[in-house]
Amino acid sequence: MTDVLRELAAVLAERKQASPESSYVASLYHKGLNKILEKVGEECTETLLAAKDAERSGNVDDLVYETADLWFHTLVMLSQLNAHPDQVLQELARRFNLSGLEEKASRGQAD
Ligand SMILES: N=c1c2ncn([C@@H]3O[C@H](COP(=O)(O)OP(=O)(O)OP(=O)(O)O)[C@@H](O)[C@H]3O)c2ncn1[C@@H]1O[C@H](COP(=O)(O)O)[C@@H](O)[C@H]1O
Repeated sequence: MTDVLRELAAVLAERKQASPESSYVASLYHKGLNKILEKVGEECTETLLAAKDAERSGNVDDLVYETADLWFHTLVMLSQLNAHPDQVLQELARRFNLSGLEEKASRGQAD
């Protein structure tokens, strides 16, 4: 599964050399971080709406599609800032066996 993320990250890095006319990703880099963040925000909203639809209908097809759009645009965001999805995966791995409630308590946070 993570091979897909790594292969996509490699394509996204290559697109830094591509022209905006030839590549959607290059066009996002060209427009800059604010445009990329705008797309992440849009895809986030579309994912939330798809989740509510899935709750009503029991069909998760649109939710899967929108989540892929959201993940994709967050990968473009990471790439623009020279961060790699491996760093995110490592952070998730670091949290294995660490309860979310314990982690929150360790930061002194209460609900
Ligand atoms: N995984 C994706 C991917 N997912 C979604 N998208 C694009 O993200 C956009 C989603 O935006 P919207 O749904 O808002 O659609 P839109 O209205 O056309 O978008 P805007 O005009 O508002 O920007 C669409 O243009 C999709 O085609 C993607 N574009 C590219 N990839 C991957 O990135 C690689 C490089 O892409 P290019 O740089 O275009 O070659 C591709 O080979 C794919 O592997």
